[in-house]
Amino acid sequence: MPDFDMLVIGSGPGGQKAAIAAAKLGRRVAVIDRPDMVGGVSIHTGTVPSKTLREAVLYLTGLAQRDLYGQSYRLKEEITVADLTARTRHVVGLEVDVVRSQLARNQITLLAGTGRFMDDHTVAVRDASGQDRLLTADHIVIATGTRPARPASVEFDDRTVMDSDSVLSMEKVPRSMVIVGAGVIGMEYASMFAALGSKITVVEQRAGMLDFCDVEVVEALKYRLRDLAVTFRFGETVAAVERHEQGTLTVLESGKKIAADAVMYSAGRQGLTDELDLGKAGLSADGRGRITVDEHYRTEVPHIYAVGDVIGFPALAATSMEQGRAAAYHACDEPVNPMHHLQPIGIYTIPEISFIGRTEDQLTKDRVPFEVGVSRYRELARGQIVGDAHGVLKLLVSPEDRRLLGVHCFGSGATELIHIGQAVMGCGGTVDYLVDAVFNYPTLAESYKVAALDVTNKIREIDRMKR
Ligand SMILES: Cc1cc2nc3c(=O)[nH]c(=O)nc-3n(C[C@H](O)[C@H](O)[C@H](O)COP(=O)(O)OP(=O)(O)OC[C@H]3O[C@@H](n4cnc5c(N)ncnc54)[C@H](O)[C@@H]3O)c2cc1C
Ligand SMILES: NC(=O)c1ccc[n+]([C@@H]2O[C@H](COP(=O)([O-])OP(=O)(O)OC[C@H]3O[C@@H](n4cnc5c(N)ncnc54)[C@H](O)[C@@H]3O)[C@@H](O)[C@H]2O)c1
Repeated sequence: MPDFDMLVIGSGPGGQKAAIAAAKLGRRVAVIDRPDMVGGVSIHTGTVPSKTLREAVLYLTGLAQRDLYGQSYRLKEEITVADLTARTRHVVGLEVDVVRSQLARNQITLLAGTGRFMDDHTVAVRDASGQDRLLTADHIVIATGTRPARPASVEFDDRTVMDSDSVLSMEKVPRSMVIVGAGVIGMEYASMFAALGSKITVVEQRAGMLDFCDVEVVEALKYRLRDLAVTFRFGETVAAVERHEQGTLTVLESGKKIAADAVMYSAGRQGLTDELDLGKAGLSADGRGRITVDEHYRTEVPHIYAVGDVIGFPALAATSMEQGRAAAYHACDEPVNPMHHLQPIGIYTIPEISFIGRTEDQLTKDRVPFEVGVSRYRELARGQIVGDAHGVLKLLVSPEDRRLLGVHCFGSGATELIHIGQAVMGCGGTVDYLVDAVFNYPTLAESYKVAALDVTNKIREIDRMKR
């Protein structure tokens, strides 16, 4: 008899939910992780600390209140790293406790150490003293996540040349900073440091950024960030980063040089598979350390599953959790629906971005006709009350069957508001539901009704022409 029915390697969102799902079905489950990493990248260096830092930045800088109290409004004049990290440490500590307690009350064994395969049913767990313990299981779930990719040519000192892990333990808020890579991580940190008053330069090798988002929303974000003294260098690649006594010098392939107190790399991530001895289980990873799976999250070895960032796109805490649950149900022969095709995207820039469904560009490319309805926060009572004059909600609606094709939101509460659109779309509702519904007043949610009226007015005008 094997030691466990299921062994999970990695305690991030994917691993946690796989373990709990299997335990709820009465299976004997163990989760392996390093003692200082319980909760995964998500809790220690990714989602949770970065979103907590964002809240601390917004609160202490008073940025979100400046439309109401004036452009010089600040809660605290000199914001130190200690001010910022106090809140992060507090929240991370609480979240680790929640994970530990959830695992314990579901009778899941938490094993401290690093796991690696000995064969396709056996994992060796090496503890801090270097001792190995061999464990066997019917099913194994790999949920080992990723680490920041570090180009070999760049010397990281984690003080002036950092990645998104080491930026969390920086000694002081830099006066100036170069951010390499305008992906989601890069733009979230660019927003936070710009809000703190750092002079930011973003270097991105592609011609633009966040190209999966609505074009108008990305334009609006760029405008807002430029207003906070962010410089964008698109179509530029970093050739070298030099460390000097006075700071850093980033040299671009075009020959430009950028002097700054610090540099942060956010140029992609690498799957954490190199320590797993995958070959011993009959598995392999690609050049970026990712493992290939089928629609049930099964690897090439059918009783070994892989979930979360280690399988690549979309690499979100939100999707990783769902993949973990689905993998465990499949392994335990429990019926499970395939993941819903509608998945929200939330980007915690300042202001935040969120969307569901398709963009205008995608619909145009797919030759799907659509009409647009817009609501601006400055015309909502709640928008005025919270001091957000720039927020906007946009509905993309089919003039043929009046169903929602996409919802795009930019501004306060966007990542929460989007779920109203998700529910309507997921349940196959039409824009008429939003026209007829009564919303609490004054709320930002009312923007759905305003945008729905706007789009139906436009559709009516077109229909009238046809008569
Ligand atoms: C800065 C940043 C911000 C982010 N913000 C968001 C956000 O706002 N929203 C969102 O949805 N997603 C966000 N993400 C992505 C999110 O954090 C990841 O998608 C999520 O953490 C992936 O979960 P996972 O289950 O793959 O495991 P991870 O959270 O990556 O954790 C993997 C765990 O496996 C452990 N492990 C690795 N190898 C071994 C081994 N050999 N033995 C034992 N244990 C091992 C590691 O120690 C780690 O604890 C962000 C990521 C970053 C970096
Ligand atoms: N809110 C969220 O949901 C959230 C937040 C943060 C991170 N994440 C996830 O974390 C993952 C990693 O994010 P990321 O931003 O690090 O990676 P990414 O791959 O999305 O972006 C990296 C960017 O860096 C650019 N780049 C790479 N090398 C460069 C160079 N030498 N010079 C200039 N530009 C260069 C790339 O062109 C790319 O645009 C993503 O999957 C993301 O979805 C999600």
